[in-house]
Amino acid sequence: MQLCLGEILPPERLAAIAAALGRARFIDGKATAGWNAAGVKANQQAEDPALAPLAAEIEAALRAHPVFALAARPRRLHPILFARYEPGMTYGPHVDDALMGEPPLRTDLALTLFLSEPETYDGGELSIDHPGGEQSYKLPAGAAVLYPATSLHQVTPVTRGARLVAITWIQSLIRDPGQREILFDLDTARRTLFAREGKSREFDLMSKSLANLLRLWAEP
Ligand SMILES: O=C(O)CCC(=O)C(=O)O
Ligand SMILES: [Fe+2]
Repeated sequence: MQLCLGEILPPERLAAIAAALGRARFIDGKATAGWNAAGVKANQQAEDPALAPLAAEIEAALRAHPVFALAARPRRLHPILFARYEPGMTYGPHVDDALMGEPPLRTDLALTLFLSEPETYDGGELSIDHPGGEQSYKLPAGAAVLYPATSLHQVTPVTRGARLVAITWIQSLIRDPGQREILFDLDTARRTLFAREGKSREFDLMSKSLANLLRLWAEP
């Protein structure tokens, strides 16, 4: 399941992050690519301790985002990375490492939070393979795309301006994407029913099923 998440951060916080990134030191992005991806990775990555509070703020905003919580069921988040793509930069087709860091985080899901408005740069689409073809994303600043880290994906070359993004990976409580989708649908339906009719016998039965499926499937 690929999902767009709107308004992770309000405009004034995006402006603060953009300003901090304007002052930050960036290094060659190949430093953090696995060997299979390093050959196609041509971007820059921020390496600046001054960004730590902003990374923490983004992580907190993600965790507080209701759709993110239901769709990802996060157990652990990889520390937020900030990347910059200037003209000529790109990240060719690759798959992300399955395990990252120490202790290893299993990358079930990947997330790109767009930090630049789409009209300020050309190119720089995040293009994700799925069984029906390819899906491309270039979202407004403050919006994010959440996608299975199991997919091949790429960032097309930037030809004008600068594309700034925050990136993270998620180890989910629910390893299996099909099970995660069932829980997402059931939880969404249950909440919609509650909003429409309040607490009912049907709502209680759906809540019971959701809780029992979590007991069966979750890896806490
Ligand atoms: O810049 C992006 O949107 C995604 C980057 C990416 O695929 C990665 O860092 O592994
Ligand atoms: Fe990637």
